[in-house]
Amino acid sequence: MRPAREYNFDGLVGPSHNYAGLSFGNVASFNNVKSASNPRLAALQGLAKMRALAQRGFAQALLPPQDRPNFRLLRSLGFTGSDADVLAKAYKESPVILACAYSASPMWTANAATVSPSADTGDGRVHFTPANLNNKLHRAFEHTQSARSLRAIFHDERRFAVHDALPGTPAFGDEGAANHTRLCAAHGDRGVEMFVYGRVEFDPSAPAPKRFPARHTLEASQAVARLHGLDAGRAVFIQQNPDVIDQGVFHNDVIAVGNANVLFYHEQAFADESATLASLRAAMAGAGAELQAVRVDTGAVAVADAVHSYLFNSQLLSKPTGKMALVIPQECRENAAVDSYLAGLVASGGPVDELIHFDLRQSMRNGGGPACLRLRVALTDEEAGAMHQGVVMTEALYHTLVAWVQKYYRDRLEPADLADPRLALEVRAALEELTRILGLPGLYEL
Ligand SMILES: N=C(N)NCCC[C@H](NC(=O)CCC(=O)O)C(=O)O
Repeated sequence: MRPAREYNFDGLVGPSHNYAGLSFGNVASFNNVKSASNPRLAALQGLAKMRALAQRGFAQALLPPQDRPNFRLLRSLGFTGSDADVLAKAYKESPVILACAYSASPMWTANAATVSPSADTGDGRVHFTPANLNNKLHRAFEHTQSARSLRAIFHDERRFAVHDALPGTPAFGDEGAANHTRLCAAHGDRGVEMFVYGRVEFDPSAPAPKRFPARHTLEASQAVARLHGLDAGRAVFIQQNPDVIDQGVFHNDVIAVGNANVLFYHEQAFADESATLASLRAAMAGAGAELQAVRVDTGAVAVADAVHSYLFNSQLLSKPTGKMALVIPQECRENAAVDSYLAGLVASGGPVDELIHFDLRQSMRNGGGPACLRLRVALTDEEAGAMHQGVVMTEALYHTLVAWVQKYYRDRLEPADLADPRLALEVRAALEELTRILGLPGLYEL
């Protein structure tokens, strides 16, 4: 085994963070449609989380926001003229398309890609497959910039492989790491990669949700495992419980989270709980690890409480003591059942002995908790040294980015503001400066 650390790459919230109600099946996004957002506060909340975790000694980096609005999308849909004309026409004819072009969603980097560390892959490189996110118009174009950003950061092809996204068709619906959990004894060891899917394209008799869409398919997960060269015995494919998708669990990371050998999950998370645990145990035994399952019963926390509090959209972080911290949104403290469950969890003598909570309200209102905001990349020291260093969170970078946010970000955005051509110019200026701050010239196809 080679020692490795897990880096969390948080999405830096962009200057046009807004609530457009675009994600059918995501309860928070739907409930907050068209309310006013505060992009400045959203970015500062995200930066505060990154800084606090970096200060605690956790390996922390960021992924930059994407350029907005997506003029290429608007022009491809027939809106013509100057940029200002395009915005005015789109706003008049189809405000929802304009909102899609302005979507805030790249901030949830758990959906940026699926990542397999070098200990797991056939060629010993770290593999990334950007997620096609093809279930939603507003997310279906993110993968181009996600691939571009990942290639800029992980540019050393001897150590890193950034694939293209899977074909953007329903058979290969891919939502990335939000439906992928790596279990292992230690981050540098060979691991077991657990892929959770919502439906099976080529087996219409397989269970599927009835009310809300299942965004991710088995076929997509299998393709990613092939691309990454994963060993068959150490890639496990698990069907999500369709009933919880229908209750607002649009990604597996809303109902389960894993870290090292611990899987923290709700009893209703999977279509077949005992078969899931059995296959994980068997695969982990092959990788020399033993699964520690922490099951939350419905009696302790109902699915609705898990969805509203985002209990499972937490980060489980390994501490040098051998114990783990659970990084939770403050909504968990405001939900009586979840709060009392968590008090018991920490007192139980189990793997989690600390809670770290953050105010991420601006992200939560769009259905994004602590775990949505980060992409995990386990890296050896050599790999960490080979990636672009300008995105690693430091005190200096934190202060520079806070000043940058204060300079460029508005503190209020309403749906009608998306038609304001000055907003597009402000975003452009902010991103141009960001490429200089991060040392990533040419990051955007501007
Ligand atoms: N669970 C994870 N990993 N990520 C959360 C993603 C939230 C995102 N929300 C949105 O896309 C809402 C955008 C809007 O409505 O304006 C989504 O539903 O895809």
